[in-house]
Amino acid sequence: MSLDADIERSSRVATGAFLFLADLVRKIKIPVLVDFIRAESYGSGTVSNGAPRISFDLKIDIQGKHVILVEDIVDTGNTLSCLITHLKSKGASSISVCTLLDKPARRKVNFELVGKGKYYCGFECPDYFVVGYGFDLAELYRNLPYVGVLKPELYK
Ligand SMILES: O=P(O)(O)OC[C@H]1O[C@H](OP(=O)(O)OP(=O)(O)O)[C@H](O)[C@@H]1O
Ligand code: HPA
Repeated sequence: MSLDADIERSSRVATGAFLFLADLVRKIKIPVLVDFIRAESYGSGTVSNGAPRISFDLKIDIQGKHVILVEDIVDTGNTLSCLITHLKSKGASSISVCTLLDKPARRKVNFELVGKGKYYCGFECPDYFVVGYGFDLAELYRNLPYVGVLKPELYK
């Protein structure tokens, strides 16, 4: 696939985690494959519908591979649980998770790592809806160069 096509493909899956991944992957000094998957459940609101839909899938075969799933935030846990189940069904040897933020106060669904997978978390996030640095509300605010708390009056 050409570079142009890869960039076009990436822009179609430009979710919150994409910005985090861009920073993260440049720190990895061993050979690594990068692919994209998209699950959506927030639509245009601040509440998950509880049933993430995989709207864009991997192109790389991950059978027998060690996978690190890079997320921007783990909130209810619905998305992560759905993605881990999906990646496990594709035969990954291990599945680790690396998330920028974790909002444990809102957890509804637990998830299990696969094989010797580990859980890496940048920061624990208080129970606020955050925007910026890739985080959106109805696709807005992703471009802010910081993570900010959305004023409740803007969405209540
Ligand atoms: O733990 P959960 O409650 O499932 O929430 C976490 C998910 O919510 C956001 O995705 P969203 O559905 O908003 O799509 P996006 O990645 O395009 O922003 C975020 O990127 C996580 O994937
Ligand atoms: O706080 C959040 N902000 C943006 N997207 C999200 N998806 C889950 N939680 C959040």
